[in-house]
Amino acid sequence: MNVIEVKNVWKMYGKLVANEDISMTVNEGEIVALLGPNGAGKTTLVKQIYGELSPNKGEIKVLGKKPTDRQIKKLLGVIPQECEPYGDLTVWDNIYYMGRLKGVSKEVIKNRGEELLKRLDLSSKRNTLARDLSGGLKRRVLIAMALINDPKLLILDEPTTGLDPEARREVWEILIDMKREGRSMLLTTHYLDEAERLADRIYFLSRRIIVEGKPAEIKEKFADWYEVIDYANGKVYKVKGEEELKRLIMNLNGKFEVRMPSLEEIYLQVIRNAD
Ligand SMILES: Nc1ncnc2c1ncn2[C@@H]1O[C@H](COP(=O)(O)OP(=O)(O)OP(=O)(O)O)[C@@H](O)[C@H]1O
Repeated sequence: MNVIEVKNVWKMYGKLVANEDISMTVNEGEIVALLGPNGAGKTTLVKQIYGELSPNKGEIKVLGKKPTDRQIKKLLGVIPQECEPYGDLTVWDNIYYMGRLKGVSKEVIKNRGEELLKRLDLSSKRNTLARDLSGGLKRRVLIAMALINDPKLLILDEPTTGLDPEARREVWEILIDMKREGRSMLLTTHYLDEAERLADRIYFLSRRIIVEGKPAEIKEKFADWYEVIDYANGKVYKVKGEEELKRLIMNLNGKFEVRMPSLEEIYLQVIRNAD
């Protein structure tokens, strides 16, 4: 089943086309990443998916309903871009009030909130004001707030931007855990390693969808060149196709290394060609 279905969506700001004829899906239990340069339209698209904006044309279904359906809000966990917990509230109060806003009963919040504090390693910070937390801890509080209604679907707009490498990895581990529990996720990111680590499928977006697929499929489809580092003379060769590669290697004496393009290099190549 598709938990998100976007069909031929167009979104304009005046004359500027931010989303051009976008069709995409997130299947149950999947993590899908939207990757694109600044201004590619990622935030615009996710805002329409969680009902903060409406498309000019096209249709969006979330868990089978329109994103603006009041019931949907209660079933979603959303972390918008550059969002922070309320600085003047404690960690616990942030989680508690978000639960109340989503219509979760006090009893359930108490139990689930305690569980989330433990799980996200926030128990010792429960009475700390959110403004006194580090960036990584603030992000964990946002995750707890997004999970307080036990959502089937999480929408995360750049969940690790601004975090240090260790905090990023901690967030990844939490998200992988969420997936193991069967939750579906749509995330936007600038980080290729994040998409590769987390996503079952990726959409490259640059106003429109440029490429879609599993990370390994995308690599296989677009990785039509090799880099050969010849350690004997320090030269680096770039060759296209296996035949050319074989020919080059036959002529090398001594140690060499063959490297295929990374997802990042493929992304840059594909996005550049799309402009
Ligand atoms: N409220 C708005 N009014 C007018 N133009 C907007 C508005 N919001 C976004 N835009 C424009 O729409 C385009 C897409 O912006 P959007 O924020 O969706 O891109 P993005 O891929 O999320 O970018 P980033 O990676 O920098 O967050 C950009 O050209 C942006 O300037």
